[in-house]
Amino acid sequence: MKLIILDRDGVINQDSDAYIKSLDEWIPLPGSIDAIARLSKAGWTVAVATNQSGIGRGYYDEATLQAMHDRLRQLVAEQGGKVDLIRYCPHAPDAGCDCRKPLPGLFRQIADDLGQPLDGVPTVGDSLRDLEAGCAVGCTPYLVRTGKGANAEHKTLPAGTRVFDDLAAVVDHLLEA
Ligand SMILES: O=P(O)(O)OC[C@@H](O)[C@H]1O[C@@H](OP(=O)(O)O)[C@@H](O)[C@@H](O)[C@@H]1O
Ligand SMILES: [Mg+2]
Ligand SMILES: [Zn+2]
Repeated sequence: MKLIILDRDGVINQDSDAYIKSLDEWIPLPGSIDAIARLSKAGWTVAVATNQSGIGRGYYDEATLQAMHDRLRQLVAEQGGKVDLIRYCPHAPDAGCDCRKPLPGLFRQIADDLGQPLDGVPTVGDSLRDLEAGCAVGCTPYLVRTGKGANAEHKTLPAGTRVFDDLAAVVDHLLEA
């Protein structure tokens, strides 16, 4: 199975330090929807692993989050692709859960859901914690410069991290191989 695991905010859609609190604030980044559709049409299984502490903090609710994910799925479907799986951590940092990145709980959920080990599976994030979570379960890390990625690029990244301008550039790379 060709599988990829994507971070959401700052990779698929614009991010904000004030959180993405409504459907109106959920704005796809240029080229991201097309990139997901291109992967999907090339036979890749596309999963999303996202921290959504704004729920635990009371900034928005699960129904609002679902509306954002319905919009994502709709836009990708309009391009002939599919988002196969979305797993999110709704917890606030002090909840002590095992699914808030950089912990790998979301990735383990995806592996269990798909019955697929994650060794070598590419994961794309804009924050160090995204990459740390994926690397903890054997993923191959890709950092994008969108969202918080331009800042993260100057941190100490997991060994082997490849850096690209955006998701579209990562997908160009993966599909040329
Ligand atoms: O990048 P992903 O994982 O898809 O989602 C990140 C968001 O849930 C939010 O995560 C928050 O981090 P804290 O949860 O407050 O540490 C902040 O970084 C916000 O700016 C950001 O919108
Ligand atoms: Mg992010
Ligand atoms: Zn959690």
